Amino acid sequence: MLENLNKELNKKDKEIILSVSDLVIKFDLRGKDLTAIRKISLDLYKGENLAIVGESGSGKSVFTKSFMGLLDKNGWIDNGSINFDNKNLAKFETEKDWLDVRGGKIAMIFQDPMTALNPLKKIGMQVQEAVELHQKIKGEKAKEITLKLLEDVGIPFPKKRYNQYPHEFSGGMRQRVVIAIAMACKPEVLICDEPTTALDVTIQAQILNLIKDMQKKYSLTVVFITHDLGVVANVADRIAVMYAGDIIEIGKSEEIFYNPQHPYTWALLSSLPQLGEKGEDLYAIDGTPPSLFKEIKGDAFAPRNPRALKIDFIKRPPYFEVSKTHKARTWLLHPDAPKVELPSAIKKLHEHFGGGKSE
Ligand SMILES: Nc1ncnc2c1ncn2[C@@H]1O[C@H](COP(=O)(O)OP(=O)(O)OP(=O)(O)O)[C@@H](O)[C@H]1O
Repeated sequence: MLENLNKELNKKDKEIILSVSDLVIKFDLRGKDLTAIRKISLDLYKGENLAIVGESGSGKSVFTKSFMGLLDKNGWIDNGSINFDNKNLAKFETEKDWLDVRGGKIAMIFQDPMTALNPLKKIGMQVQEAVELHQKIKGEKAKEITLKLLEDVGIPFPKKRYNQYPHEFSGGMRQRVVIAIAMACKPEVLICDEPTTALDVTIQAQILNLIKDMQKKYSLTVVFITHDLGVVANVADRIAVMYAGDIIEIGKSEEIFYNPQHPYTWALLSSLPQLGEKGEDLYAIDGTPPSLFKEIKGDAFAPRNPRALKIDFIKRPPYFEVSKTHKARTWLLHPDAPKVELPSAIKKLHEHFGGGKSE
């Protein structure tokens, strides 16, 4: 499955659709600066599905909200650029600057579909308003497109559903409506922030499939945010692992699953419930992430890493290249680093998923 996805990705021309360089985002919290994003650089490829994975508070939402000018009022871009459509989004200042991009070229869906829906308005009208606004079409033609969109996102009996209100829809169906609204804007990039976290497992799988279908059908670029690596195994072409406001490892899905390099990625993978033996307690990562109010020295994960080296507490590791498509910020990849034994769960992972070493 993953192999096929990656072959497909290799075939594609790797055109960069959005490029982030040295991005730093800060918040003012009662007069003190909190650094939520610590100098991230990332290229997003056209048509790919990039998953951003990390614990709560690692900066996944803040990072991607900055692509749409949706940072809270006490937050700002302190350094760096976000290049998209020949513009530097980091320099946008007014709401007018964002008109074209937000909801148009870049759209976002969230965990709770109700945040995007008006409980007092019929579903059909909510989708149709987006069609009218972004496609500049009115009346019957807009309604036709709306009904087709509802059908496309898997809502049965669209004519009947058009006249219903959000409370008449299940959680999964509401998320489908939100996806229809996003697609009505014909976005180039769709950011999905934990879109399936509030749904039960079977519905989760259906929504993941729907996002995959939309990605193919509309040549969408998808950024999929989740705290659960298990969710992305079958949807993501690439995975970026975030910790304390930084991407500490990035690679193709199979590289992250079969040849992970950063001890934090090991820890995340080790806590996958799929790997637990019957009756065994689920692995939990000891300790807590560092305070973002202070400057972080060295590898931010070092205090929680039983395999940390001395240098991990002193100097921030650079990225070391594992392959052309895979890099990780860990001193363990330095040629002089001692060889450490992989955690047992990671060895089991190889057995479980049957993967081999990546290039
Ligand atoms: N308005 C704000 N003011 C102060 N700090 C903020 C604000 N918004 C976010 N932060 C901080 O920025 C950091 C990153 O938050 P973010 O929501 O991006 O994390 P996340 O990885 O998406 O986690 P979650 O899954 O819980 O949303 C956190 O420490 C958070 O407390």
